[in-house]
Amino acid sequence: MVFVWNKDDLNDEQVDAIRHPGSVFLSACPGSGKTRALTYKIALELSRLESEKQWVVAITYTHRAAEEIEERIERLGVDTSRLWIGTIHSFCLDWMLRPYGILHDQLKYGFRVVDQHESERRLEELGSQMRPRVAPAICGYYFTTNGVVLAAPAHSQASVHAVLEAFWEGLRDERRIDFEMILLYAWELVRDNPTISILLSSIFKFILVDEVQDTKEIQYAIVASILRAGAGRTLAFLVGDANQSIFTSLGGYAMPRGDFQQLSGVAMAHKSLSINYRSSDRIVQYYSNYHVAPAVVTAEGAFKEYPSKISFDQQIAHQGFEDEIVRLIRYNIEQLQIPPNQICIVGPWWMSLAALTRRLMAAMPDQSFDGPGMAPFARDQDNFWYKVARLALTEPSPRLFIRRLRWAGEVLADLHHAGVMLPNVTRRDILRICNTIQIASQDGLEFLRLFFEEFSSGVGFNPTAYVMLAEHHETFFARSERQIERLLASGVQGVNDIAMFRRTFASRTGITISTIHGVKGLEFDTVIAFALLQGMVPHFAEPNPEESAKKLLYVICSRPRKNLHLIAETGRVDGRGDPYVCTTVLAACRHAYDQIAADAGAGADVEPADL
Ligand SMILES: Nc1ncnc2c1ncn2[C@@H]1O[C@H](COP(=O)(O)OP(=O)(O)OP(=O)(O)O)[C@@H](O)[C@H]1O
Repeated sequence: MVFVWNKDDLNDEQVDAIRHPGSVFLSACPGSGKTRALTYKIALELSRLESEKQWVVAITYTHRAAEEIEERIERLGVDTSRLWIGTIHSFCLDWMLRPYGILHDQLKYGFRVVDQHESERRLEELGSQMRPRVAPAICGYYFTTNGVVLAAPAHSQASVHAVLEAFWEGLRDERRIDFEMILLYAWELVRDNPTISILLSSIFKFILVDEVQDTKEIQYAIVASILRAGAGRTLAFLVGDANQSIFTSLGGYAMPRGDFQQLSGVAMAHKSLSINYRSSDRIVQYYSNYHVAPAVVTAEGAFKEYPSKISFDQQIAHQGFEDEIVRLIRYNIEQLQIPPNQICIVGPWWMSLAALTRRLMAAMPDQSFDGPGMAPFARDQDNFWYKVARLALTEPSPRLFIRRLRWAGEVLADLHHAGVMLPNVTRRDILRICNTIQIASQDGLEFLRLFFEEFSSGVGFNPTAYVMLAEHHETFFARSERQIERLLASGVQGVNDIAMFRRTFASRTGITISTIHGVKGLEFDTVIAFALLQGMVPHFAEPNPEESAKKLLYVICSRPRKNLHLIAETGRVDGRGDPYVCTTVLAACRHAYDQIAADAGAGADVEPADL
């Protein structure tokens, strides 16, 4: 039965985009319901599948987005058994490297994927042998269909290249691949074996790509290869916003529609979503200052008329600027009645955010904070035991059922890839086993250790007998112990407690602290952004600083529904001792900012920052 939605679920623009019978290139402004449009499109196409052999494939930027979209579709009452949804890396592994790896010289004897931490460890080791030392932070790279691109500044390209050559060789010798190699080998497989794309196009009815503005050239090429082979049999639905393309340093960019048509041989209708349901008109007007690609945005949501406060402070000194953040938080909670879990603090660098989180926790003991690095265990999305930990640390409940079932599926798939033969075990069996395990320990790591033992014996495998499982076990606990030590050293209370472990998976309860890249796709009532300084926003290594700064500001400023506070603190100095100044495009933006009275939310004392 073809999926039908309630009349009020979608607006005319959304209906027009998803009803279009062919391929669609959908440009969507922030808060315009692109996730909703994508979700309904997937539901519609799943309900239209005519054969058991056909699939709808949806590629998302994060695992989290995949989970959310799948859950929404299930809630719409549509069967998702013919839906494959996940990241491009998972897509390449599931549909190319695992089934066809035998056709590739580097993969044919088997391979294992190393996670980001393992890559960093190897790069650290190799870089420290160089003179001068090469830090892993400058060893970023990605492949294109024409070769490799290094993120390093020009003067260190040669030494970074030398480190990377040794890194790749080490991986090849051990038959391991990192995330970028997944994409490269997937591309090489489809380039050298046209039958792969032909086969995939015969079973994929639709390929949908979310956040297409962050797609890399090699990823476009992989998707286009399947579409081209299908010659119209496989249709595409690409959704994105060129103004929010903030992963350019990793190679992401919004390919123009015409170029993608040419690459894939598929005619794409251009559609757009211009109604913003999220923010007040004031907020929409403000962030429109930072367009880089033309876009029409109109506020039409519940908060359209909200009298937003938009402030900008470029006087406050870096020493003690946390006082100002505390004051703004209090002002929002006490005077504007904003719930704490609807406040987000955004800054450019992960490292400084972890320190800020700890300071704010000390300054506002009455509030809770969800900041980066606060989980007391290793959150390696690709670690097998992390996946089991998700099941161990969440309760069976109807609300979480679909999500936990998906996690159980991932655990089962990993067991299969590790070589554990479990022909009769289903996802539900995995859940049942997890749900019956009772561990009394209140110590988080001990709880997990015991849980993993019971889990292995419940499922019926010996984890030490499989290299991948044994390695993942070791890294999971080694990294978790380091993480706990770090948190304890910085004075965070209750780190070992199982409750702290469980909190990591509970829904958002406190004030969020995030990087700019981490808030992509999220929405809050109030956003407070700091360190809006040239060299940080945009990053000093950006080749196109003005455009990059605009896109970062566009993403930050389009997150709030109601209020926005921007801070460009003075007195921060860069590595050479030169002072940072306010981000140029922000300083140049003429706007009648609100003054937040000095006595509003009068702050508690906070020690000066050591950021
Ligand atoms: N047709 C609609 N009518 C009313 N509300 C809608 C409609 N479509 C979406 N929304 C609401 O608008 C808000 C933004 O939707 P969504 O998160 O899908 O936006 P988005 O386009 O993905 O945003 P961004 O690109 O900024 O991340 C959500 O709260 C969603 O429920």
